[in-house]
Amino acid sequence: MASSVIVEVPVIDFSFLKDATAFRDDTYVKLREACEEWGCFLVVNHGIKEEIIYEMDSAARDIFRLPKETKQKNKLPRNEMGYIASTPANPFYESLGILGAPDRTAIQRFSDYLWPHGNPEIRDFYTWEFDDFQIKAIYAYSSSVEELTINIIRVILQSFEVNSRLDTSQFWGFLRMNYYDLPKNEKGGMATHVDHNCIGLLYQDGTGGLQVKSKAGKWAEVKPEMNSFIVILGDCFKALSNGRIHNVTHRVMMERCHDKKFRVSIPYFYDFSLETVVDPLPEFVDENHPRLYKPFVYGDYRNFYVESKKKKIWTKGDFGSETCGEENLYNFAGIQVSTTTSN
Ligand SMILES: O=C(O)CCC(=O)C(=O)O
Ligand SMILES: [Fe+2]
Repeated sequence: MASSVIVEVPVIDFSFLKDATAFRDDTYVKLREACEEWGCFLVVNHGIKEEIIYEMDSAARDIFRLPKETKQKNKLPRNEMGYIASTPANPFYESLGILGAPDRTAIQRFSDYLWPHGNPEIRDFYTWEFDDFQIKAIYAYSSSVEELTINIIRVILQSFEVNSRLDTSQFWGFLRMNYYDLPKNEKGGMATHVDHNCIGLLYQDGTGGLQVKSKAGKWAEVKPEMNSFIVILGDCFKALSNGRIHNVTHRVMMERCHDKKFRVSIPYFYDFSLETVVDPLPEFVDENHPRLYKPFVYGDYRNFYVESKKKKIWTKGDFGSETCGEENLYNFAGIQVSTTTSN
């Protein structure tokens, strides 16, 4: 395994989203290189207010403090999208998800499962139409990160001089909350994997532990920077870009060596609807760049991914072992490009 923490993840300043004069000549080049060589980058000056992030973070902590029986009510039809309880292989990890966020109905449904009789403890403080602080925080956060994600996709495509637009009506937001609760002297995390979706915008608290692998095979720690997000590009963006955009391998490795106990991370995934056909955008395919993937139905790929993951045997604490790697997309939809010349 490659040794870790010797390289820095690229940082992209997005202040030009609010102020066009802040656009730098090298922004597109830096962004394109980050997508091609890393499949991830840190987003700074993104314009999302600190309070929105802070309130989402504390809402997630409140929710994870609920009893397990309550959290289990967060059931979702899609595999792995509702409550994920800790397991013998990963005993200090739990996760909850809201498919469809920031859609209010989806968030309200999540709230109704968790608090079928409302949440009287905090209800009186707010007069907004949702009666819970947590729900208000989730709505504010997920609508802000959705807007930012759409902008980031647009700018990534511009950086590749691609004029095609992605049809955002094909997308679903999926807000996931990850919670790592480590007893003293224990190790915790998430095993090495690649995300199967298009793009994830991830907030992590100040604890640290997320690592990403560069295309050159070097692991880098994503240091928690105040007020930054990390963009993680997944298999579907790789397919859309005909292999140009890298699908970054990442993992979480934590050790509790001091009093800080919990780690919260909140990725917002921009996920295709299950029936969407994923096909490279036309600008990415030409004589010099032959098609690398067959068109595929996203839901079929998702099932393939989840099944491949189930087949991997993962032992406790081994966060370096891979659950779903870069080869997965190729195994499912890859076209063998002949390197031999025939006459
Ligand atoms: O907790 C983290 O920082 C990583 C989360 C992640 O990779 C995921 O949810 O897919
Ligand atoms: Fe991930």
